[in-house]
Amino acid sequence: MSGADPAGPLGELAGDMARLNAAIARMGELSGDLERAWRLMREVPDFPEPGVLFRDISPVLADAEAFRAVVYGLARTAPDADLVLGIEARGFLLGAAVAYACGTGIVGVRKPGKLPAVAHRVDYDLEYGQATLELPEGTVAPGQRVLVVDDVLATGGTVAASSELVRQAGGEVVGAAVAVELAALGGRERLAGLNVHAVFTV
Ligand SMILES: O=P(O)(O)OC[C@H]1O[C@H](OP(=O)(O)OP(=O)(O)O)[C@H](O)[C@@H]1O
Ligand SMILES: Nc1ncnc2[nH]cnc12
Repeated sequence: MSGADPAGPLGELAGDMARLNAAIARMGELSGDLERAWRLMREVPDFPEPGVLFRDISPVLADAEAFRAVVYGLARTAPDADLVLGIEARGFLLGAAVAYACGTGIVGVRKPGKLPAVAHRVDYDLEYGQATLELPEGTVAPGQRVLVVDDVLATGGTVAASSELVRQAGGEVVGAAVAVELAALGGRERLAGLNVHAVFTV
């Protein structure tokens, strides 16, 4: 039996219009929630060291509507990804939710000394100091299309290092999605060639 509407083409059109109107209403709702997320973001001067204005998304994560809107904002970057990679530590919280929304698994890249089995390791520079990230063994498979998720894009070192870990494992980075981009720190320029999406840019 066909799925055609018994009322004919006009009935089908009415159905399409109803679905479109529902989608538009949903977008309006989400954009209100994004405004709420924007207002919930905290700025903490001189953390973790003097001169750094720290952008804290903890209150956004703690608010159901704001959290959902940010997660959907991130997930739309690469809905066809095979796998999501979340970066320690706040990238774990967002990454896991994005993976669930996209119907994929999640991999956490970690700071040194946390993983029992390390596939690859990359050292890099941060806005404040130096860091190392490690990819757990048995996670990214060759040819997999991976979306990298984090809370903040600053200098881009963390996303660049995570992307390098994916490539070392034979995966393809299909995009990087962050909740907040600190534009003045030039991360997007450093990541030239990568599809970078930020829900908010400051
Ligand atoms: O673009 P970049 O200059 O590399 O900086 C961005 C990274 O810095 C912060 O992580 P942090 O190292 O403070 O770790 P945390 O999430 O564990 O607090 C933030 O969560 C990003 O991962
Ligand atoms: N200013 C900042 N706020 C939050 N996370 C950061 N990571 C690097 N710089 C940051």
